[in-house]
Amino acid sequence: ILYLEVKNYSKVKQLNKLPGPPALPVLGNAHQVGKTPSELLNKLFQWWVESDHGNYRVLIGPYRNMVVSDAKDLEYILTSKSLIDKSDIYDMLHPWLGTGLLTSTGRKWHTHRKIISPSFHFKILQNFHVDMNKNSNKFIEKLRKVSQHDSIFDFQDMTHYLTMDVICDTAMGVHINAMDHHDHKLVQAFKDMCYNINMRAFHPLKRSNLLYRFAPDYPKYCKVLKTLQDFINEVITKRRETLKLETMEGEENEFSRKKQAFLDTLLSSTIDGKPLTQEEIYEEVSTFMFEGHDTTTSAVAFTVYLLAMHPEIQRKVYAEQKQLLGDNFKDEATFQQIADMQYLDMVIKESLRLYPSVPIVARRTDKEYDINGFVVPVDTTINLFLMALGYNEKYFPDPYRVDPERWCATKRSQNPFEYLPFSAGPRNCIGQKFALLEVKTVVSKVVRTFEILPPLDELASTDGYSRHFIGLSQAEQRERLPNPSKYDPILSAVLTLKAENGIFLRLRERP
Ligand code: HEM
Repeated sequence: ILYLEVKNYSKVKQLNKLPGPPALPVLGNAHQVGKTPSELLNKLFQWWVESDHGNYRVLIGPYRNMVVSDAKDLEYILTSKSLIDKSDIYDMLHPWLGTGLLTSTGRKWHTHRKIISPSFHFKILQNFHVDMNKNSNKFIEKLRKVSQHDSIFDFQDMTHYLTMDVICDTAMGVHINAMDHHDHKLVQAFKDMCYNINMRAFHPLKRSNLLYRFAPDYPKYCKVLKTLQDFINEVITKRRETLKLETMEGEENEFSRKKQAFLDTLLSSTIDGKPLTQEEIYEEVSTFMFEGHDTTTSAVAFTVYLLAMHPEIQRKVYAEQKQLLGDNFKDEATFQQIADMQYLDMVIKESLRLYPSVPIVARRTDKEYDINGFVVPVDTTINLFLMALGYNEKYFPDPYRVDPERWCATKRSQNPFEYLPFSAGPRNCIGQKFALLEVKTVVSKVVRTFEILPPLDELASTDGYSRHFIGLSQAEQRERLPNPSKYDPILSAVLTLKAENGIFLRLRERP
């Protein structure tokens, strides 16, 4: 025991060479991280400010953490071929997602990444685009209803049902119709599971799968987990049977599709000549269901929020739509037209700079690493603070100014590791093209149909600045935003960035 204590002491001593908040014995900084995901995010930014916008260390009980926000160090970590193990925080996802692409490592991750990559070939994306368009049209109908009489409503909540429908259609080839049935058991189970994981992530006891068994909410969690597992397993089994029937008899039923869903790619894939097992397919489908809807909800909702707050930017997005679609303004935009929406691209980039759907990702050191001269001990969690990049004056001058033009190709020649909403290197986001296609398809349709307004007229920006001054000291935040509104989205984050209190807007139908 003494040996272990001494070993641990030397690792902590090494990490303590970094700046970081003063830590208590045993607890470390666990008592300072806050009780909600928004408090946690604020704390991470506060420590970042106190560390002079550089890397720092945090000790959470026995867990040693390094928080990295320096672009050079991020480049080292993300391009490393060996530093690819996910941190223990992802273990919480194991009962639900098993070891799918997001959570696996080593040979399994390698082989699966290879067989899954072709699922995002542009021909397949074109097929997925049909589902995206269909669901966007329905979304517009839903928005028409809730926005009547200038009503203020939670756009983020509405978006969640849309992205769930898109991911079920494309990943499994099954339409659950979440937009009509908010109380569908799968919809509720999804929401409950995402909430559960966010809340557990920074609870020192509930974070461990073993100790969580003794928590009062464990039975409810098991029920939710079973709902998700049963549903997805049933879809896989039925789809497998249908595929067999189709090949034998050319028959079709409700589970058969002319279009290829992600699940179909998996069913027809082999590794070393053998098909994937039911469990492997379950893990990958579940991973896509999770990664593919919570992230896009955040991206769509924050982009539309930016347009509501910045009418001048919205006007330019609208003008581009008019110019590209001309006489077919009310129709669905084609795959090519979506690709041509360059100003909208810049707006989405700016939105992901300020509101990245995945604000932080984490790795675990399997051995000692020398990262640009700083030695990181084995078994340390490295938190890659992607969101901090967007607020760093060194990388983005005047960072609180919302300015899509900063993404203009002629103005910009930047180190790619200064902007990482989709991460980078071998473990970057495999769904990036899918995500951007979906966000553009939805936002384009919303902006063509409605004028997007803030919940109260006076909240619209007149000076081009954001209302989020996260990354400044508390005093500076109060000075920059002396009159906060109850409608200002409270940013919260563990796995994905959300507005804890919703994103409230109004929509007015365009003539
Ligand atoms: C705006 C939307 C999205 C953003 C900002 C985003 C961002 C990210 C980031 C930062 C990672 C790295 C995570 C890590 O290292 O822990 C990641 C990984 C991943 N993403 Fe996305 N994502 C988005 C949408 C999607 C979609 C739509 C899908 C699937 C359809 C998807 C599937 C995945 C998968 C499977 C991984 C794990 C890849 C691996 O480890 O090999 N993502 N994403």
